[in-house]
Amino acid sequence: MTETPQDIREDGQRQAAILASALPYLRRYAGDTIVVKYGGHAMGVDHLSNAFGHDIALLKLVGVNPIIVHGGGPQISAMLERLQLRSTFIDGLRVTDAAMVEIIEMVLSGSVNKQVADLINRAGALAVGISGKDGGLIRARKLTRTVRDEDSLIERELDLGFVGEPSKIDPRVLYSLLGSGLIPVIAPVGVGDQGETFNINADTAAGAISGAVNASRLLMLTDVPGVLDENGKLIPELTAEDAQRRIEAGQITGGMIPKVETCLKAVREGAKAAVILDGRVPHACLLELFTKSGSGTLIRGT
Ligand SMILES: Nc1ncnc2c1ncn2[C@@H]1O[C@H](COP(=O)(O)OP(=O)(O)O)[C@@H](O)[C@H]1O
Ligand SMILES: CC(=O)N[C@@H](CCC(=O)OP(=O)(O)O)C(=O)O
Repeated sequence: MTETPQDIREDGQRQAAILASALPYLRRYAGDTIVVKYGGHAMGVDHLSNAFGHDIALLKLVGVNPIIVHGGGPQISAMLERLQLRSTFIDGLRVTDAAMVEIIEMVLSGSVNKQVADLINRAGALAVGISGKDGGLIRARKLTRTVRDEDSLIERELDLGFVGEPSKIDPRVLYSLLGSGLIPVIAPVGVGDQGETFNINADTAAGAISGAVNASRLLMLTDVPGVLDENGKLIPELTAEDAQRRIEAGQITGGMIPKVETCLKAVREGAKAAVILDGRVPHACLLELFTKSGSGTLIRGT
């Protein structure tokens, strides 16, 4: 069916009404810093990754300062498989030996980092890809994990190799890029006191960065609508006490535990709020920030 001039006029009026209704939200976030964690799973889906690039470019155009921290778990796994290296996970963290950390750095700060920057650049903004090593952004230390044997109750330490956690964030390089109108795109790799390279979980890196820059929002894009209750219903807002209770009750499990804990830590360390939201929904970032139907689970600072 061909469009009539009236169809075109009505369509234009609808679009203008949508733009006008976003005004209070645009005003609310103008000048704010928003950290977005963009996971490796979402990158493989073309229409979602293009929509993501457009959302970030649009945020920048309307005066928000987006900072992107990306993952790349599936991309790392694919490369390790091609090289016939097997990786194992403990509590969602990839046990990383010396040979692997070199490859992981190549994948994260090489191909994945440039792909994410390119998505945004193609949408008309200017993104610059860096890793946590650049400008001394992420100083890291070895992460340790202890497990308690169920029978003997004896605790033992697990060696995750070159898996790190941020010990210090120096955000100067971010301010410098933001000050020049650029969008930082960060690969979650950090440097240790002895110059070692550490593989850092991307959620953890995003949480630490959002705290250090006092982000007004940390948006954690994932593959579920947010934190779900025992009936699979979305929990719109979660407090620290509630989160703790649900973790202890085994209602929040697996990869959602470190995600929720990262959000709680981020708001303790300076982020104003964190949201866990569904990255499978096209334009998830715009929906969250600029519409009434803000989705996902909100975790507020006190
Ligand atoms: N209460 C919960 N609400 C939502 N997801 C949960 C919950 N408990 C466990 N999960 C699991 O956590 C997963 C998200 O964590 P993860 O797989 O690490 O995400 P990502 O790869 O996006 O970082 C969900 O796909 C789901 O399987
Ligand atoms: C220590 C650790 O597990 N690091 C992650 C880093 C990438 C990541 O976190 O990617 P996603 O966000 O796509 O899962 C890894 O090696 O897979």
